[in-house]
Amino acid sequence: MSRKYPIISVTGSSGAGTSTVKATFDQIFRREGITAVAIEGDAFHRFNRAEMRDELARRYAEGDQTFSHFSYEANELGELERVFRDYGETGKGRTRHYVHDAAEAERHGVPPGEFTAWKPFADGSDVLFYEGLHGAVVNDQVNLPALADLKIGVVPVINLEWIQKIHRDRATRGYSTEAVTDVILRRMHAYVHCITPQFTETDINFQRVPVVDTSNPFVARWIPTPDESLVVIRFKNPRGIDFPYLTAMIQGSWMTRANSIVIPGNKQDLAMQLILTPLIERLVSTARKLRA
Ligand SMILES: Nc1ncnc2c1ncn2[C@@H]1O[C@H](COP(=O)(O)OP(=O)(O)OP(=O)(O)O)[C@@H](O)[C@H]1O
Ligand SMILES: O=C(CO)[C@H](O)[C@H](O)COP(=O)(O)O
Repeated sequence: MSRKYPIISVTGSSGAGTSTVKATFDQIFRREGITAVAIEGDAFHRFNRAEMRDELARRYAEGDQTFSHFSYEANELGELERVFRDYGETGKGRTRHYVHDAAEAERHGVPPGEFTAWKPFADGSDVLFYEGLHGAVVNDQVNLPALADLKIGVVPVINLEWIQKIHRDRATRGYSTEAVTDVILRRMHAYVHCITPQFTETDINFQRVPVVDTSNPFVARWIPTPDESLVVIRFKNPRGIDFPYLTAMIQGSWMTRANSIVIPGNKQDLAMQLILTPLIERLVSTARKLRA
């Protein structure tokens, strides 16, 4: 937790939509004149693609069928914690990119499945923005939520998450449905043990729920659209959240619990802007005063 150099952490499983949500944050940062440095969770994978394949084979041969990119040990979470801590104390830090596909390879000049070199953050930022798989991990080695000032969970219900992952990995990463299905199965153990516990640590969760039939996500021909879904928004601590204002501004929304509202799927961007802008604005203006 840092007041001088705040950190925003957006956590979601693979395909949950954290990259999509980043666009909403970028819009808020631009409109509010906030300079952010961004890190992607995949930059903190421990292995490149070839090394990961070897590590998986090695562990399989030893009878470990639970290892995957979701596992703590497949990621440099100690390094991520160090970056969070350094940034919180000094406004400095470093990151790199894990290159997934040909388009990213072209942009970064590194082949798919490899990392770029580490690079320091640009000086003079207001906020560090993390988006990835492990932004709210608490285990016996790291405590990331303790270092982040605003923690967001992006968690579609699981059928929808799978549909989003299958479609994205097929469309932009060149995988077959069968290959993605294998990955989903292989990651299930760590999904339960490493991914889901984070969503009790997050301050606000956005859970997209389709209102069309997704009973067999492996044959869905398209991703349910925003008009075909609702979003449940849950606040860990609802104190200070102006629910009457939110339900008045977001047409078609209603409260389902004392700390939860439901909105039409096509209002997610608006809801995020209404909810997050004052929180971000407060973090940044306090930080700027402390740094002055
Ligand atoms: N609210 C939404 N409505 C419709 N489609 C969405 C929504 N959010 C995400 N998607 C779609 O789901 C797919 C996965 O989204 P995205 O790439 O943002 O996931 P991610 O969490 O960043 O995944 P990864 O961490 O594996 O990169 C994309 O095809 C995206 O367009
Ligand atoms: O999105 C992911 C995790 O967030 C990817 O599955 C992970 O980064 C491995 O990528 P690849 O299968 O392209 O080597």
